[in-house]
Amino acid sequence: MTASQVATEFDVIVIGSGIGGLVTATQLAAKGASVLVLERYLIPGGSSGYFDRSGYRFDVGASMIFGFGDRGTTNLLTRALDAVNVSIDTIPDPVQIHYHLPNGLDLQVHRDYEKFLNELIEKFPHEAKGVRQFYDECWKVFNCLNVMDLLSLEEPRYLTRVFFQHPFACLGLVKYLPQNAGDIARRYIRDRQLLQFIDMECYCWSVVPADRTPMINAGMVFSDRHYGGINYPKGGVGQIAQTLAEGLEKAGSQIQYKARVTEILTEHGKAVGVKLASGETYRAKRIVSNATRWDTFEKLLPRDRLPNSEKKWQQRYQQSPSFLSLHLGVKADALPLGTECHHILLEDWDNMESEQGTIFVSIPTLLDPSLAPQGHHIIHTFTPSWISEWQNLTSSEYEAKKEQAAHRLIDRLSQLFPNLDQALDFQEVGTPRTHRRFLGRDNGTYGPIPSRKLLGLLGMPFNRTAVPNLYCVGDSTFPGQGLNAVAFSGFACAHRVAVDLGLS
Ligand SMILES: NC(=O)c1ccc[n+]([C@@H]2O[C@H](COP(=O)([O-])OP(=O)(O)OC[C@H]3O[C@@H](n4cnc5c(N)ncnc54)[C@H](O)[C@@H]3O)[C@@H](O)[C@H]2O)c1
Ligand SMILES: CC(C)=CCC/C(C)=C/C=C/C(C)=C/C=C/C(C)=C/C=C/C=C(C)/C=C/C=C(C)/C=C/C=C(\C)CCC=C(C)C
Repeated sequence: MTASQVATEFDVIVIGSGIGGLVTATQLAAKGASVLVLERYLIPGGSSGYFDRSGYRFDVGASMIFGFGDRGTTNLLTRALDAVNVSIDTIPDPVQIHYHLPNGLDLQVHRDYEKFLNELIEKFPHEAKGVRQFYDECWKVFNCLNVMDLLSLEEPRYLTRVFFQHPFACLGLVKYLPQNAGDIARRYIRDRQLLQFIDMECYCWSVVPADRTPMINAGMVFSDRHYGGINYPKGGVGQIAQTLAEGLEKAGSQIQYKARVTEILTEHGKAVGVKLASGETYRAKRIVSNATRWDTFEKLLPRDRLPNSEKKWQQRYQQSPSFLSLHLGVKADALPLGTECHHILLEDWDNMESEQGTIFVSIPTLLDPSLAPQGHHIIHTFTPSWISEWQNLTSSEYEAKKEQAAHRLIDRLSQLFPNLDQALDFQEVGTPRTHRRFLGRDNGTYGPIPSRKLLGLLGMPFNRTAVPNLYCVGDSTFPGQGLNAVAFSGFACAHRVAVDLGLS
């Protein structure tokens, strides 16, 4: 769709087509709103996009997908697709993560809960009771969430309805909202190495240790992996956004690519439209930003008018590091027999949170071989890295630094894949600068993390903002990072906007 074919007044404009933006847009389109999604890049998806190189289809970021189950209410990706009458085939992953941790701590998180607990208890027999108590308490959170409709907590009539339908589940959630997983773990567990393992169980998706990871989010992650399971979309993660975008158009709304919003237009302090890099402007009754809160309030609105609520949020939350990503195409014999899809590798506990400390590995071709040429696999490996490491370099220094970093990663990975360096067929390195450039995320950040220990999720803002008619969606809104989490933020945002527009 070209700009000239687009009507210029909409019910809702969504800036950005990450999963948060697309879920908001499709939910609103399904309720009859006219929605325009504006995406700066060539395809939808943001962090859950893809790129093709030399016969390989690489996922940009997200690869371990929660929320694709077929029962309960927490399967928000399945539900988002359903709402616009589209669906995706998925491939179940029998193991969520194979951990390779210091002091030879090697274990797998099986899809089967008891199998996982037994493997963990075998390593820490003296903590058998505590292990079970901690993970069982995570199920309590999940079971509360998984019975109720998940919509906007900023909508009093919904809260009243859900409270009368599920009073005990609501009270359970109210109890857990201000808590962090580390406090609950320490209530049951004493062993230092086991607590370090639980820190890693949190760090590998929340990018902070357990005492700064909200218990609600830990409950979702540590239970859904055994309930709905981890399921990989056939054809790659990019299929989720592509299919949602198709559903959006089928429902009568529109998405425009290469459409970078440079300004949110306001009149009398209210958001009324957007201006694109091309100079075009569009108006709408409501504007939703899927850009991060830092980008929304410091780049798309005048930085010197940062609302007080955003200043406070910026004190409570800071930017997490970005990632250094190494996308490899390898000959199939690089992988020992029985290799699992996702791995975490760390050699020294002191380095868990360090620059390029923990290594994440994803090999999606073990689940969907169609993503690589026959006889080959994809190894996508990434490790946290700050943008400051990659600035103020000449282009030859930058290229050399990327080459060295790739070499170091391959060297460390040879602990898992001894023949890796002889099996390489393709290699591409992405740095925090790459993430900033292609995803439009300030400093390439993975998302917000608490700048100090906070009360669980209580400090995380919902979708409405201090600017009337402007909403935020995505990982800098409640409940934070994760595709299923941003899908929730999309459901909640669309619900609040629909009520404000008189649509539901
Ligand atoms: N499961 C995993 O393995 C994994 C890995 C990495 C990331 N993730 C998750 O992916 C989630 C990201 O989802 P999200 O929806 O919050 O955001 P996103 O960053 O994925 O999407 C934002 C979109 O907005 C677009 N955009 C930004 N500024 C724009 C502008 N000015 N004009 C037009 N378009 C603009 C970007 O191009 C992008 O497509 C994160 O929560 C993260 O946790 C998951
Ligand atoms: C009424 C009354 C009284 C009350 C009320 C209360 C209530 C109702 C409440 C409610 C609440 C809610 C709804 C909540 C919700 C929540 C949610 C949904 C959450 C979610 C979450 C999710 C998550 C967090 C997820 C995540 C994930 C992730 C991040 C992932 C990642 C991954 C990666 C990075 C990868 C890794 C690895 C390798 C490769 C190895």
